[in-house]
Amino acid sequence: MMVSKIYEKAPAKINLLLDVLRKREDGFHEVEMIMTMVDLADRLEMEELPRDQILLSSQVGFIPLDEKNLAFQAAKLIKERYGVRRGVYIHLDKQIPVAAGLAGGSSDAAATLRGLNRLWNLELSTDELETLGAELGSDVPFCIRGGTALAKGRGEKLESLSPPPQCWVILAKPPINVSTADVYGKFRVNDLKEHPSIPDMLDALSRQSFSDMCASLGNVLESVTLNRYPEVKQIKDCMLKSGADGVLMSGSGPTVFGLVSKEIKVARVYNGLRGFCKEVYVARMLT
Ligand SMILES: C[C@](O)(CO)[C@H](O)COP(=O)(O)OP(=O)(O)OC[C@H]1O[C@@H](n2ccc(N)nc2=O)[C@H](O)[C@@H]1O
Ligand SMILES: Nc1ncnc2c1ncn2[C@@H]1O[C@H](COP(=O)(O)OP(=O)(O)OP(=O)(O)O)[C@@H](O)[C@H]1O
Repeated sequence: MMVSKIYEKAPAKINLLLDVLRKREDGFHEVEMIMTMVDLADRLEMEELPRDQILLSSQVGFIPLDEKNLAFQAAKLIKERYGVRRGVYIHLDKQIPVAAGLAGGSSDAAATLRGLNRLWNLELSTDELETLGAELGSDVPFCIRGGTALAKGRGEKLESLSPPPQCWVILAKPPINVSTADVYGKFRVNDLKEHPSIPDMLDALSRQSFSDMCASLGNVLESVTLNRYPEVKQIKDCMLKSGADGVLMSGSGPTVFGLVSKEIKVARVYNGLRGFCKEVYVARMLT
């Protein structure tokens, strides 16, 4: 039977660890990251159109719905690469905050590739989808694979890991716009005093140790974003003060996430953010 309408979830990612090794000749940075997903997710609905066209809609009015949207770019790329002469209508139910450091656009692109692979019976493997996704952005391959992974290269070389210990994730996004290219552009690897330890984080994850996972969190891009935007540092301090067990900025920011093992502490951290930050979300690790 021909399926004409499908649904895909596009979860947000957080970086439990983000280290930069060096700047590369192609302008990108060689990174080592440990990424995982949380259950805050966009929802995509994809429906076959009778004409050869890509149409996008969303319930939020402040994101582009044309070629600038990563979901549109993903649909165009897979159509062109595999010679698909069919159309699709994509509705994007946006729940992940935009330009937040949570890979919202990348996850939408990944969900579009996964969804159109099914809708158009292309039978592409996850590896093939990841390779295609890398053309759209460094975070897209991880968003295709999902779960928890060690990412190297510019973020596209992935090794799957076992999931982190289950916990609550409180996400707080200050009302500022941070450009990823800008943050990497201002980053100076030689100014770093220390690098976060990938082996320590891998060890914490393999032992399912929540406290060691919190102790091993680290993101070298904080050196740029926290200096430039003191409100991001304030949010970190505020979460720590109100009892979060571990706190870190995700990606290039500005979203800060706090990890909490006991539900009873969630309300305290959430309430502690009042007056500091309006946009706060409570999520769980996707395990
Ligand atoms: C900050 C992270 O989100 C952490 O997961 C990623 O490293 C960035 O992933 P992304 O937003 O998918 O990044 P891309 O869309 O590929 O690149 C945006 C810009 O960020 C810079 N960039 C990105 C990735 C990387 N490894 N080195 C870089 O220098 C480049 O200037 C690039 O032009
Ligand atoms: N599907 C999409 N959803 C949200 N924003 C999008 C989308 N496609 C393109 N954009 C544009 O991309 C910019 C970055 O949005 P996005 O939410 O992907 O950033 P991000 O979470 O910081 O990503 P990353 O963590 O990968 O750096 C926004 O300014 C927006 O205009």
